[in-house]
Amino acid sequence: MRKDAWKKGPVWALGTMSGTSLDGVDAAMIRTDGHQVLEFGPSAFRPYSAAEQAVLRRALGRWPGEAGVAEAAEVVETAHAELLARFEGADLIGFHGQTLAHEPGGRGTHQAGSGALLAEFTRLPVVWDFRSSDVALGGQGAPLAPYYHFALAKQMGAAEPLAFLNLGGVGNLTWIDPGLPGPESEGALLAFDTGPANAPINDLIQARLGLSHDEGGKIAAKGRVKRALLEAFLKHSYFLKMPPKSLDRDAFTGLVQAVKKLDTPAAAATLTAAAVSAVAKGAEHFPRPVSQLLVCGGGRHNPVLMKGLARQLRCAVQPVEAAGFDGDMLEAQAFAYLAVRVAMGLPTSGPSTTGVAANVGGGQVSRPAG
Ligand SMILES: Nc1ncnc2c1ncn2[C@@H]1O[C@H](COP(=O)(O)OP(=O)(O)OP(=O)(O)O)[C@@H](O)[C@H]1O
Ligand SMILES: CC(=O)N[C@H]1[C@@H]2OC[C@@H](O2)[C@@H](O)[C@@H]1O[C@H](C)C(=O)O
Repeated sequence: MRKDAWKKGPVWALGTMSGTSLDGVDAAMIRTDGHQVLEFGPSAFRPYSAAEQAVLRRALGRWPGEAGVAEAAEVVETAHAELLARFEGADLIGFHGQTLAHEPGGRGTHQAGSGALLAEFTRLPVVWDFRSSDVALGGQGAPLAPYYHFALAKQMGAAEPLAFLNLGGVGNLTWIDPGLPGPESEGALLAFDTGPANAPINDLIQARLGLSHDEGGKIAAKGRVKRALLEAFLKHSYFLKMPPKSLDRDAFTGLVQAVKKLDTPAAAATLTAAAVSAVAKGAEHFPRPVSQLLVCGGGRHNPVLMKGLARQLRCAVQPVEAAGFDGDMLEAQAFAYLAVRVAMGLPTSGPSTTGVAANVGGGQVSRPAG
């Protein structure tokens, strides 16, 4: 970065996200002063090959130093290096890495990939390891996109409460009161993970059919939801916890085991209905009703998920494109935004988004040597 560039004005930040669905890496640029988003820049996606995805899958649930983790980190670093090389004009990078394990009340949170290495490769400052300090201070370390959601709500000129939903491998909701001055204001935000979203659907479709996902929800649309399994799923203790709360990718093993008895359409339909019902359960925690739910993440391309949400929630359910945003790149943009906030010493999470004791600016900054 031009030294202290952000102090003289807005900078171009390049953010990346390698999400829990394991489909690949998103990267997107935004121009921001750490408060407002002034411009949206270019974006790109770099899929993981089947072999790379298998390396990542094998390392899920593992911690630094354990078998397969170094190989997974190398896959993550190589994919990011390839993708980042396609961009120019960035002042700094926000690198999320790949979450392999997440246990905030226990062993912590683990994102594979070294920001220090990517700083050398790109010759740019890299902000990374966004979640550890939040967890060390008693927070969930997730979700972290809510401060960015707040900035987007402000940009929309929203006056009434609204919510953002990300349907990635895992789902997460952010409730926002845009009438308040900043994301740190008391009562401005409430955020939490809703439950499993695409991850168990992808895992099922991959195991049964060797495909990456249920394109357009076509398989789920052919199946009947197994009500008894759905009801058992909704009795999970996670739904009784008060937010903020977060999840590991594979937290709902009971449901995944239970659908194994079903044929593929019924299993897909039941997992899809579970993702929808988990969001509806989550919405019960909203401090006040919302007029609209804006959906980002790959799940918004699945009409079975979207129609299910529209049926169960008492508000307009639309993809974030309805508000002029890019739902495939919103999380990558969020890590660009958060990187600038870290560089400026501003908080990236707080008691209402991760349950951390006080506002905290997560993330470390690695600068290229020399
Ligand atoms: N056309 C489509 N039809 C059905 N599902 C889709 C479609 N496009 C994307 N998806 C689903 O969305 C997933 C990708 O979503 P996304 O990239 O938002 O997840 P992620 O960022 O990896 O996860 P997370 O947000 O949990 O970290 C795919 O793996 C697939 O399950
Ligand atoms: C530990 C971790 O990586 N969590 C992810 C995951 O994917 C969705 C959901 O669970 C969310 O909590 C988070 O990612 C988004 C980008 C976030 O931090 O806001």
